[in-house]
Amino acid sequence: MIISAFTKFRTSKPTQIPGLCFRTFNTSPQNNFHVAVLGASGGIGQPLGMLLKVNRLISKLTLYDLQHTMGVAADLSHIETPAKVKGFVGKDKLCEAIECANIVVIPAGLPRKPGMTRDDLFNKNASVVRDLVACVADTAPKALIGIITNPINAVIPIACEVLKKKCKLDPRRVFGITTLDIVRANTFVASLSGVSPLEVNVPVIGGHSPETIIPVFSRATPGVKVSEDKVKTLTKRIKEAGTEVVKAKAGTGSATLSMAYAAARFTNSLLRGLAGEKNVVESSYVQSDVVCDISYFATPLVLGKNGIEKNLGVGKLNKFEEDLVRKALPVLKKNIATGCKSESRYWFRHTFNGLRCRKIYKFPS
Ligand SMILES: NC(=O)c1ccc[n+]([C@@H]2O[C@H](COP(=O)([O-])OP(=O)(O)OC[C@H]3O[C@@H](n4cnc5c(N)ncnc54)[C@H](O)[C@@H]3O)[C@@H](O)[C@H]2O)c1
Ligand SMILES: O=C(O)C[C@H](O)C(=O)O
Repeated sequence: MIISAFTKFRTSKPTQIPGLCFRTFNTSPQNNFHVAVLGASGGIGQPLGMLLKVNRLISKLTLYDLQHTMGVAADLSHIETPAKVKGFVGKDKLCEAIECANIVVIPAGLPRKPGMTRDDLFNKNASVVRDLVACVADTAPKALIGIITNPINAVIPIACEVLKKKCKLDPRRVFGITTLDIVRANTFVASLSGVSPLEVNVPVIGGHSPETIIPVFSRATPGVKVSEDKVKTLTKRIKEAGTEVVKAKAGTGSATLSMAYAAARFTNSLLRGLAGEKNVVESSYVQSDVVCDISYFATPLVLGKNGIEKNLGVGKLNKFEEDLVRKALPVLKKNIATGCKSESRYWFRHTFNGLRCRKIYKFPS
């Protein structure tokens, strides 16, 4: 299945994902980039590791997890591509795995089960992202950080707050990976309109939850000719596509394979930007001021040597899309506040606990 997908990339649209090539398809030059995957033994981590191993822009691939990473690394290391693979298991190996990485991709954390929302994952996953990003700040402060862990809308603000407190925040370098929403939008529109999915591009903006995922069909290329009703049905399906997979997997997890594909596509775009390629555009949920009164939003971005080179903004929307944005904003604001507040509370508790070790001054009575 994977071979035929790659063959398609190569034959139909060779420039779309130039880094993704098997040995015999090798046309792109080797580059010496180091990518670290944190949460590499999981449902997303393993197929993502494989897709990165066959990426010719990567010379070093480090895989970190709390469990099973050595086996995953040994397995991947037998693939006949140049990237050198190394596994790291356990918290004391985290910094070593990240050291000098150009890109850190984070799929670590719990996935949903049927009946849960992404927000229900916040309590478990917030601390995972906080601890991993804190280590990135200390060991690879110039790395581009791509976060997959849910809930994306709230954990990206946590990541930025952690970096800010360590005086290492460069908002051009922190990304919430929302590519799967675009991949789904392209696939669903293509199957409806009969156009090849390789040719379709539907911008998706906002965030990553049913209320905040906003497909922008009015700017899809090639021009999408579907009725207003169909646009409504498609929009609903894209917003709820994650739940569609969670239900189908019946308690065994959420999207892993399509997500690994989406993260590999996103990482490849980051790599192409780092390699100096011009006009690399990919959407992501980032710290942003393109929408009034909201500090994080997903929009198309031009990527370059330092991450975001230019935020292309929301662009022109039709009435239906404007309404979707209007409805998304309060939800997004709440999610962002949850992330920022939790980080401040954590920081305060941490500092306060430190202070408690010292003698507390009491006013003389
Ligand atoms: N952004 C998106 O579009 C998108 C899509 C799909 C899934 N997700 C999210 O991705 C996350 C991972 O999903 P999955 O299906 O791979 O889950 P999984 O349970 O299969 O894998 C998670 C992995 O993370 C590891 N892990 C947990 N805590 C860790 C820590 N502190 N340090 C290092 N590794 C740690 C686990 O050991 C496990 O191997 C979930 O939060 C899920 O909701 C996001
Ligand atoms: O839906 C989920 O929980 C995983 C992911 O966010 C998705 O969109 O598939």
